Amino acid sequence: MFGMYWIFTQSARWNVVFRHPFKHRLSSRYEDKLPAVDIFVCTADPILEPPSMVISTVLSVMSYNYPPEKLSVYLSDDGGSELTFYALLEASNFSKYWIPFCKKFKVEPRSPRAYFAQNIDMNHPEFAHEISNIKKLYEAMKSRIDSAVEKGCISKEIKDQHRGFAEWNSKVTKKDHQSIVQILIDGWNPDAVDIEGNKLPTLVYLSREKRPGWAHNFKAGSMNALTRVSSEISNAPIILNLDCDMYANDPDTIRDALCFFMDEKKGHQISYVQYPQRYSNITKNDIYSNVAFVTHKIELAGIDGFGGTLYCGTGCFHRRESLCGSKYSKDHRFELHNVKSNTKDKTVQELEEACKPLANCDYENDTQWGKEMGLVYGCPVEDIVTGLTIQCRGWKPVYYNPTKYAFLGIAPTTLDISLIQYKRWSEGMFQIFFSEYCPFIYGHGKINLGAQMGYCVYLLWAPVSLPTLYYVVLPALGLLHSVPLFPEVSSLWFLPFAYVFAATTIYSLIEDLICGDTLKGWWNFQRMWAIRRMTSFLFAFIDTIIWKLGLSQTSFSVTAKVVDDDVLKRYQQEIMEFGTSSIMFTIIATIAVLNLFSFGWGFKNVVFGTTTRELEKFIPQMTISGLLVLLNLPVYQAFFRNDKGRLPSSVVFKSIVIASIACLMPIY
Ligand SMILES: O=c1ccn([C@@H]2O[C@H](COP(=O)(O)OP(=O)(O)O[C@H]3O[C@H](CO)[C@@H](O)[C@H](O)[C@H]3O)[C@@H](O)[C@H]2O)c(=O)[nH]1
Ligand SMILES: [Mn+2]
Repeated sequence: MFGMYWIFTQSARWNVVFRHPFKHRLSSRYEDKLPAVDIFVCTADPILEPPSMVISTVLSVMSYNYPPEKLSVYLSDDGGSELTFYALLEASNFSKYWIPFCKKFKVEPRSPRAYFAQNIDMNHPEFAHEISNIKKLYEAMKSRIDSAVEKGCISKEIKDQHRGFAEWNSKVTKKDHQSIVQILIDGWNPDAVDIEGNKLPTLVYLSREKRPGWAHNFKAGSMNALTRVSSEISNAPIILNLDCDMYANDPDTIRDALCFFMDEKKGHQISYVQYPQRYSNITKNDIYSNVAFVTHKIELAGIDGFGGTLYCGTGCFHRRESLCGSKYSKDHRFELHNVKSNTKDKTVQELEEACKPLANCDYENDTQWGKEMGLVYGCPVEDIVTGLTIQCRGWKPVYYNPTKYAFLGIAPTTLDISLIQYKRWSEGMFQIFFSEYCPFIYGHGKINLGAQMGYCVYLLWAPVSLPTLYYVVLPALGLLHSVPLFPEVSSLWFLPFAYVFAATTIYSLIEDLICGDTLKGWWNFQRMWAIRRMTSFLFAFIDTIIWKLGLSQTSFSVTAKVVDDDVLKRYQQEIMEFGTSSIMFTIIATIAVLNLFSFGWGFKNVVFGTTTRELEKFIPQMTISGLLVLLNLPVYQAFFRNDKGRLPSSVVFKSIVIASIACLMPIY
């Protein structure tokens, strides 16, 4: 299985392409013809995704270096929360100060949260006064929002400030409410200007209708509602899609992306431009291995080489037509300037009313939405499967990995959250492999074989858990019961094992270091991959089988973007966080204990005399167990720590009991 999988991974290294746009040429040729751009930000829960973080993302994209009359920002709130609406209202006021400040002094990054979190020189010779003013405004706004979130409700005085709050009556809950559309800034209105008199981008709040008993299709559903509502308001030909934690780090990104779409020769075939998912909260050695250096630098660029760039759900510019289901054809040129003109004839209220039905539950009945149009429904990784369908309609997407990060999000800061995220991903991807969308069948004759294989590097994460489990359990058991599993070291048959092990390890180390990781980061990466494979991927494998048998339904657990200060501190010190007694932790601890026992036992036999010949038989197993013991050092430490992130004693107890039973079990 490892061998087969290795062949797939080679397809992602065969034809790596790196792309470089020339954005100064774009401005000199097309500045007047730049297309309008709609930006979608998705949020789902005011507790897991704090509104003050969400609006920082919104503000960062509102202040892009791009003509504001061509920019519209839409926030989709699946939490249906007046707290998020209130935060966005505050952001619409603050943007009148923030955008001119950013543009005038060219400050970066343009997410206020990220900007004020860095060390800024408050005595800057040119704009000391402005900085301290804007900082005061920001902090006042943030504390108003945070205290509203803490209270969990909005005061009457605030509610009187905007008619939009009238949508939240006592019956509105997260899972049961009407469509809410509020245009907070109508960019086409001449009065929508900042404090310096410059135009502001359009800003819209959307919370699609939710009713019990209806399938809402998670983020895919919210993206499709956004697509329809925005078509009524601004209908820009280019759509940028962001998760609520992914702020824009580079104010010129839109222009970079447009270079691909507006390229004279190849631009008309490009459906989307995907940026890598980068994080703002990574520590030096990346203890949970969130970054995936090699994936972003080599593998995704390698799959791009075969025209199979994966759509990763965030940090992606789409062409509206290809997202909405159009097929690419050589004869028809899709132009990029069809901005809505009738918007100006309607009042804001009329527009809002016209948008609401588009976000209703029943709108999609008997339509192709979720199938041929928009994001595809029914899969926890809606993004990957949607990207595949777009490619199979003849489009050629682009993967672009600039040196200056375009977007920065928040990576999971505990082991638990990270494993659950990987479980969702690996489960969703394995489901694709087993569904009508399996790249070898669905993509046959439509996309390159290299791209089909490249997809499988990710789609087959879940089944790779099986051989991994074999390698972390059986060699240890064999050692305990004196059952040799590999050829003797002196035998010629041992060579292939030694060669494959050494070659793949050294290759992975060099590749990772070249891509920018540290040595310790690579070591953490090995540990995290072992852990993911024996927990997240295993459960994903089992759940996919259950799903295939029709016994379960797709779910989506939103990744938390905030944790306690205590937990955060341990994350920054790169101490692994356990804390809860999840079954995944029991597996991790049991395997760690088992290998410790077997390595100890093997070591005892070496010291207290077996013959050299006997010993030779067990060197490979000793090596495997020994390496696993080294890899698991932080797990053993977690047995004995006294902070709240230690492994709970119940888990320690269970793991020792299970490992002991496994040791005592007779093997024949
Ligand atoms: O019912 C839902 C659930 C989630 N979201 C939003 O979807 C985004 C991604 O959710 P998150 O919990 O942060 O998931 P991640 O594991 O970080 O997401 C990665 O993987 C997902 C697919 O599993 C993709 O959709 C994401 O874009 C990609 O960043 C967030 O902005 C959420 O607010 C919704 O809008 N509605
Ligand atoms: Mn996320």
